[in-house]
Amino acid sequence: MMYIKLAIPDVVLLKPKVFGDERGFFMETFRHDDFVKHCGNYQFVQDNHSSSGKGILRGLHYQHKQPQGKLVRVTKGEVFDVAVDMRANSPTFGQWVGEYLSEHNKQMMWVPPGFAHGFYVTSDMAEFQYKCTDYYAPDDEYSLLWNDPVVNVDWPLAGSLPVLSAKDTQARLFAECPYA
Ligand SMILES: Cc1cn([C@H]2C[C@H](O)[C@@H](COP(=O)(O)OP(=O)(O)O[C@H]3O[C@@H](C)C(=O)[C@@H](O)[C@H]3O)O2)c(=O)[nH]c1=O
Repeated sequence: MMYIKLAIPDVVLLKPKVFGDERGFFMETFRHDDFVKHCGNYQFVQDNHSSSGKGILRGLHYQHKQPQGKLVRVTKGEVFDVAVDMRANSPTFGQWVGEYLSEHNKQMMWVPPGFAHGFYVTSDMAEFQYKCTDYYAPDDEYSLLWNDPVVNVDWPLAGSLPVLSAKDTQARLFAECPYA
């Protein structure tokens, strides 16, 4: 596994070593010892899996008092995955990074606690799986508006507007969000 720090260096792109043979492929998707060395001493307590159609955008979500770090990957299809730094004392506060994650590149992204996270589905559908460092706490959850003009994420939209959940259409502007 290669661990590559992104422009916001606390966000890490993980490139697994893939062993292909006549049966298919094998790869390690998580090793605690390497993860701790490259990303920090976190423990994961919850695993999630979602499926979404083309043009769906989920996010940008974060928990404020019980922040979740997320190790995310795609097992079918492709998404553009985004992390926004919500840590007020960070030199990269309000900045974002994004990477394509797909069943083909098999990349994963480490989104630390204190970041808002979301993704946009660029393939016909996408299966998205992730590990979390804290439990889901709906009363503590916030949604940062996907197209907030200050954060200004450059989503690779395919012409039309993305499809959002009812919750995400009611998301907050960055200026109105509680910060970590
Ligand atoms: C996230 C989550 C949702 N749920 C339930 C609540 C709701 O009825 C249903 C769908 O929830 P949501 O609409 O919040 O699902 P979704 O929009 O996929 O939310 C997720 O988005 C991505 C971008 C993230 O980063 C995640 O942390 C999470 O916020 O699933 C749980 O039971 N546990 C969970 O951990």
